Amino acid sequence: MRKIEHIGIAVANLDKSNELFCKLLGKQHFKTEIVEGESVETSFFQVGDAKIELLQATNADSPIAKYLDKKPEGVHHIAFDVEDIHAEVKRLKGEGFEILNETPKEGADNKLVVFLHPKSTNGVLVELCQEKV
Ligand SMILES: CC[C@@H](C(=O)O)C(=O)SCCNC(=O)CCNC(=O)[C@H](O)C(C)(C)COP(=O)(O)OP(=O)(O)OC[C@H]1O[C@@H](n2cnc3c(N)ncnc32)[C@H](O)[C@@H]1OP(=O)(O)O
Ligand SMILES: [Co+2]
Repeated sequence: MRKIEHIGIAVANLDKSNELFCKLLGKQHFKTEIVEGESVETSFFQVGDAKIELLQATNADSPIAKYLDKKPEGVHHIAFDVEDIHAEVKRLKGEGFEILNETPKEGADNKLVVFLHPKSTNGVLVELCQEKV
């Protein structure tokens, strides 16, 4: 894993959280994007080499809606940038981590993504991201 690509934050109201993070970070978000496959609308802020990804559910089946049914708004996942997502999945599987989707799926911001179950990673939902070529 090469660096933290982004920190995902589950929010109830993207507009309000955009305003809040704009004030906090002293800059505007650089993009918003709906990812249909995950039923989320995202907003990205660049912070140095990494990003903050705000996530609002677009429907009740979204993982973000389910998360916010049980927990307050806050850090939802940490995403790591990887060079070869297939090799990394194989390595992590061999190390005993529980892979939630072995076939990478379409993420936001031109990425392929794979998730690891938080039960196997000290309670932290981990996302692997590979830039699409
Ligand atoms: C925008 C696209 C992409 C990107 O490009 O960046 C994204 O970031 S999409 C982000 C949203 N998508 C996902 O989160 C996909 C992966 N997540 C899942 O598959 C599920 O959410 C889950 C992690 C498997 C949990 O689903 P489920 O088992 O149905 O939920 P439960 O509520 O029953 O939880 C079981 C267990 O896990 C704990 N949990 C759930 N979510 C998290 C979390 N984000 N961080 C830490 N722990 C989490 C939950 O508390 C339960 O624990 P116990 O209560 O102790 O059993
Ligand atoms: Co993410």
